[in-house]
Formats: sequence, structure tokens, C-alpha cells
Amino acid sequence: MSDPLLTVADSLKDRARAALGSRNLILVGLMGAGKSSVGRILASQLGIPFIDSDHEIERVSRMTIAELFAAYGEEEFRALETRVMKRLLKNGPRVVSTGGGAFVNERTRRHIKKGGLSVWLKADLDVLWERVNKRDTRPLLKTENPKQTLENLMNARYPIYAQADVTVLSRDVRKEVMADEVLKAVVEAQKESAAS
Ligand SMILES: Nc1ncnc2c1ncn2[C@@H]1O[C@H](COP(=O)(O)OP(=O)(O)OP(=O)(O)O)[C@@H](O)[C@H]1O
Ligand SMILES: O=C(O)C1=C[C@@H](O)[C@@H](O)[C@H](O)C1
Ligand SMILES: [Mg+2]
Repeated sequence: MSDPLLTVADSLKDRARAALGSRNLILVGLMGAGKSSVGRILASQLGIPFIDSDHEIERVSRMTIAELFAAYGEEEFRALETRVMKRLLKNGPRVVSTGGGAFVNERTRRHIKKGGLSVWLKADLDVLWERVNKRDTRPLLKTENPKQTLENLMNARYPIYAQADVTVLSRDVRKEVMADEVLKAVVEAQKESAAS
């Protein structure tokens, strides 16, 4: 006899996959929200390709994000990010994890809105700080008080991330649990848009 729990999990994946159709599933949110790690799990569960825009930018430029910021500055980085995102979102379905500032940029946001379903992984300051303070690869946090900088970014960006199609609370639960919550939110979003 089949395991009823497995059947429930399988049908969630199937329902989310059907709800997505040929659209991309695009994860947005601040540094440390879990876009890259949860995105990878989602892609494997949905059986569709996974792309991380930060990695794609590093691949095409053959430089790290930190090197790009240092050599060309944030403005040039954003212009490159917009071009890369536009290209990545032309075809779907894919799971695309974005860099933390991608959705904040108006042009990039337009490509994201056109290219699929955007999901904001929303987390509180302490959760984000616990996760990002372990590595110093993030150029925007190389300040005297990086936790305060992170809080300033939250205050400036949260009203913009709130424009995503769907919001999922990112908490200290297993990444697989977070991925399941995103799948449920995708199914719900599709139901709501079908009903309206
Ligand atoms: N649900 C979770 N529980 C515990 N740790 C997590 C969870 N989600 C992510 N992490 C950890 O937090 C760190 C940051 O996660 P991740 O790189 O996925 O974030 P991100 O949103 O892609 O950040 P960035 O915008 O900087 O790329 C990683 O070390 C990851 O393993
Ligand atoms: O929040 C941001 O603006 C950034 C987040 C990272 O993912 C990188 O894209 C880069 O470090 C900028
Ligand atoms: Mg990431």
C-alpha cells in the first residue's frame, strides 16, 4: 500500500508544478533569506532547472560579486544584473533565485514581474543576521556596523519586496519545510488568480 504521507507530498509538488505552467518561479528578498538554498530544493522538487542570478553574473563576468563591486561599483553591477535577469527570464519554467537587490531595481523588477511568479522570502532581522554574519562575501555589508546596515536595507527594501506576487515567511525551520511552504503558496496564488 502506498504511504499516505508520501502521496500528500507528491501531490503538492504536482499541484505546484501544474500551477506554475511555463512561468518561472522567482525568489526575491534580502541577503540570507534563503533564496539560493531553498531555490535549489524547489527546482529539484518541481523537476525544473535551477538558476541563481548571482552565480550566473559571476559566470558570465568571470569575476566574483565582490570583485565586480570593487572594480565597477554598484551601478554597473545593477546594469549587468538587469541584463542577466532579462535573459534568464525569457524562457520558463525555471526556479530563479535572485540577488538581494535585484527586485529593488525598477528595470529588473519589471522583467521579474513579466517573467513569472515572484515569491518574497521575508525574514526578520535576527534570522537574517544569524545567517549572514558567518561570511564576509557580501560587499554591501562591509561597513562599520553591518547589522545596522542590514536593518537599514530592510527598512528601505521591505515595501518594495512587498510588491512580489506572494510572500512566504522565512524562519528557522528546515529548508525543506520552507520549500514546502513556497509550493503551497504557489498553489494558493494560482487558485486565487483563477477565482478572480
Ligand atoms: N531555513 C533555513 N534554516 C537554516 N539556515 C538557512 C535556512 N535558509 C538558509 N539558510 C542558511 O543561511 C545562509 C544564507 O542562505 P542563502 O545563501 O540561501 O540566502 P540568499 O537569500 O540566497 O542570500 P544572498 O542574497 O546573499 O544570495 C546559508 O548559509 C544557508 O545555508
Ligand atoms: O542585497 C544586495 O543588494 C546584494 C545581494 C547579493 O545577493 C548580491 O547580489 C550583491 O551582494 C548585492
Ligand atoms: Mg543567494
